[in-house]
Amino acid sequence: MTQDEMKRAAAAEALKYVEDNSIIGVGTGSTANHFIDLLAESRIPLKGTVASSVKTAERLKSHGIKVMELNQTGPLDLYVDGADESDAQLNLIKGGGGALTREKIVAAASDVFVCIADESKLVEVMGEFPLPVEVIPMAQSYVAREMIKLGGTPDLRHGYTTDNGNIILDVSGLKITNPVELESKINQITGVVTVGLFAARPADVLILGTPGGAKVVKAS
Ligand SMILES: O=C(CO)[C@H](O)[C@H](O)COP(=O)(O)O
Repeated sequence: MTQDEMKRAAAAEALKYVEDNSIIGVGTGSTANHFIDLLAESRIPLKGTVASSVKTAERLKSHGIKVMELNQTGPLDLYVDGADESDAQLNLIKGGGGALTREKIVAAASDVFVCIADESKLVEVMGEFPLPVEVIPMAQSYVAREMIKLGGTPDLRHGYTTDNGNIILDVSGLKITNPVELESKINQITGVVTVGLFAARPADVLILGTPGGAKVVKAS
């Protein structure tokens, strides 16, 4: 099975969590795209969806799936999204696709967060994948210096602007042994909009695509 087939297998398994007439949040990235396509094929009746990015909203609409504003919906029943890394407690690094801020908002507003990924995303200690941090543009240099103080090496994501008009610093070299503490520390840096660590609100369920099919992982 290719990595892409494993992503699709995880996305297919996530359909089991979608209830008729619910409102669901939908994430961003290649695994979330598989989920959108399979959701459309499934014809599960929905009240609507909330998208975590402009790209996702466009893909949902291209399938004729209703997209709503989060301010119109109240709490969401379910959020389905991919990740760049997960540890065994289902803390995540997200934001490889740049949508971390809206992803974190939609995850926070959802009753259940199902993360879908291929098996390579499950790691012992997070940090091999550079940690995305969305930053207000004028704070770029200041936040970069603060990241160096935390032991990281920040790199500007060149030529990229988020859906919110901000920049992203990808911070490599961090060994994330205490994700809750690091998330809180980075959140407190002035100029940081969002850090792509999802530890205060980790996933509830992780579905991993493996060569043998989809495997459901609960936090250990
Ligand atoms: O956080 C994300 C986007 O901001 C994605 O979920 C993450 O980058 C994983 O992407 P993919 O499913 O393409 O591997």
